[in-house]
Amino acid sequence: MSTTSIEDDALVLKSYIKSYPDFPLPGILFRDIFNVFQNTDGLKLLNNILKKYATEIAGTVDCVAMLEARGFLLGTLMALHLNVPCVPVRKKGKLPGKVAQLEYSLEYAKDVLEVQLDVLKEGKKVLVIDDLLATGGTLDASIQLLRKTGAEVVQAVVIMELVDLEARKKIDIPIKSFIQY
Ligand SMILES: O=P(O)(O)OC[C@H]1O[C@H](OP(=O)(O)OP(=O)(O)O)[C@H](O)[C@@H]1O
Ligand SMILES: Nc1ncnc2[nH]cnc12
Repeated sequence: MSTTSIEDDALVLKSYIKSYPDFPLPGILFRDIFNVFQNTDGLKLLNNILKKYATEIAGTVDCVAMLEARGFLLGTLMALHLNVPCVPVRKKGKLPGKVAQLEYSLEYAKDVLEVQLDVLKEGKKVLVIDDLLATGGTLDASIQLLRKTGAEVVQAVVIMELVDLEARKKIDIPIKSFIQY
């Protein structure tokens, strides 16, 4: 593993994030993490950041919960580095077996999130991970869902945070972000 700091690595990682004005709607500046995955150097850098962070928090987490869809890519890497299992949080109707459900409000509609109950049990310490924190609505709903299983959600990790949207005001657990806009 390289000896550079996570902060220095994150500065370089930022240069791999491509930004698209007016996508998917006018006025939205879309921050696309997939460009990182399209460059092997970018992917290695991202993986190294997660590996270094996993070393910092080793022993504090029993399970990684990864948010659909881009969070799946990050959750798998993080779980491998932490040597713990990972579980997906998905929109309703996509996960078989016993699930916990939570209905949550979007700007104009309602939706339902689900998580399978096999791994998540009373007292499990869960880290929740996604690519980006915007309004915090997705993260907030996911935390409430995970708590319904009895798990303790100990922290959230996102690669990018849109700071002006002030999501931290509505989230009651520590959030680690590597890149801020
Ligand atoms: O903080 P919020 O305002 O809730 O926004 C953040 C969420 O938005 C994006 O997902 P998106 O809804 O585009 O879904 P996808 O990952 O399935 O494409 C992103 O990956 C986060 O999950
Ligand atoms: N600006 C943005 N870029 C990428 N994903 C997002 N999800 C919500 N806002 C986003």
